[in-house]
Amino acid sequence: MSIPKALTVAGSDSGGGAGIQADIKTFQELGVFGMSAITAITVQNTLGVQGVYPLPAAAAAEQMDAVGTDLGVDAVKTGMLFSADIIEAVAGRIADFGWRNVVVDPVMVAKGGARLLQQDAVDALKNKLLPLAAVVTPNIPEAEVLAGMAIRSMEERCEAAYRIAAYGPAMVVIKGGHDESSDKAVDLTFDGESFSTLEGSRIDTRHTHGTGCTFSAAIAAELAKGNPVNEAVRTAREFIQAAIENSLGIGGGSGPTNHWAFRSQKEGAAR
Ligand SMILES: Nc1ncnc2c1ncn2[C@@H]1O[C@H](COP(=O)(O)OP(=O)(O)OP(=O)(O)O)[C@@H](O)[C@H]1O
Ligand SMILES: Cc1ncc(CO)c(N)n1
Repeated sequence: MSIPKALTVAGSDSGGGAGIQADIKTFQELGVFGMSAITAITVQNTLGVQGVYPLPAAAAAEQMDAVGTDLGVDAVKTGMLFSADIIEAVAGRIADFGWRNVVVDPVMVAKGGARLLQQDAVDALKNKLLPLAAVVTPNIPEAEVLAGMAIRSMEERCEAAYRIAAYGPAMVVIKGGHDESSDKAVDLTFDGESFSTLEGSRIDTRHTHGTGCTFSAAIAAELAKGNPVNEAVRTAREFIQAAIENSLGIGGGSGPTNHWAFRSQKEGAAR
């Protein structure tokens, strides 16, 4: 039996709800062997980010080499990359290994406002990493930065997706978690030809820490299993909906989602 394997290239969240920790949990829940290349250590809990300790770019590149030359990588996702140097090293390795199932979550700012990407790294993200992406998953503020425009409506979201697609990713997903104007959470997808939406009911909760990390990790896990990109995004949407609906209510602030809820629901339905 061939074992699907996914690699996350991202930052560590000591609180366990976002970053590397969310990614590995998500891979495991979806039946995929998880591996990591850590780019930065964050000091973080549900109350916010108290510290950021980036690693040298070589550390990310060498971890990717170690994993890529030995275990093999069926899909890779990137999260917090912090600097232009790290982005260039990571993009270089993805290109050298020829990895195709690449999910780029263009993490810029944590929900509490702490910067997880230096301002001068945005050009490297757009020009070095996006051309290698099968899927890029900005939230609305990240899409505004990548597209260089304000997003106040679904029409503007479509225009932003069109502009982001011009950097080369095969699919753009602009997530709707930040658009509180509707009782639905609506994610927009654009594959270079057509637009589509994925919807879930909007859950009234503050426990949404790491939703973006979890969503993109679920896409990568599904791609690692060989599923087509449309299906991968649909499953990821169901995974994050279950995780938010059944959030754990731990910590004093914006708590983590429930990474095992999707599997529990499936197992319950099968019984
Ligand atoms: N309150 C909510 N109810 C239902 N779905 C939500 C809610 N908030 C976010 N989502 C979904 O979660 C996924 C992540 O979206 P979001 O816009 O929150 O990402 P993000 O801001 O990058 O997250 P983070 O920065 O915490 O990692 C999307 O599929 C979105 O629709
Ligand atoms: C390490 C890390 N990556 C990404 C995010 C965005 O949710 C976060 N809060 N922390």
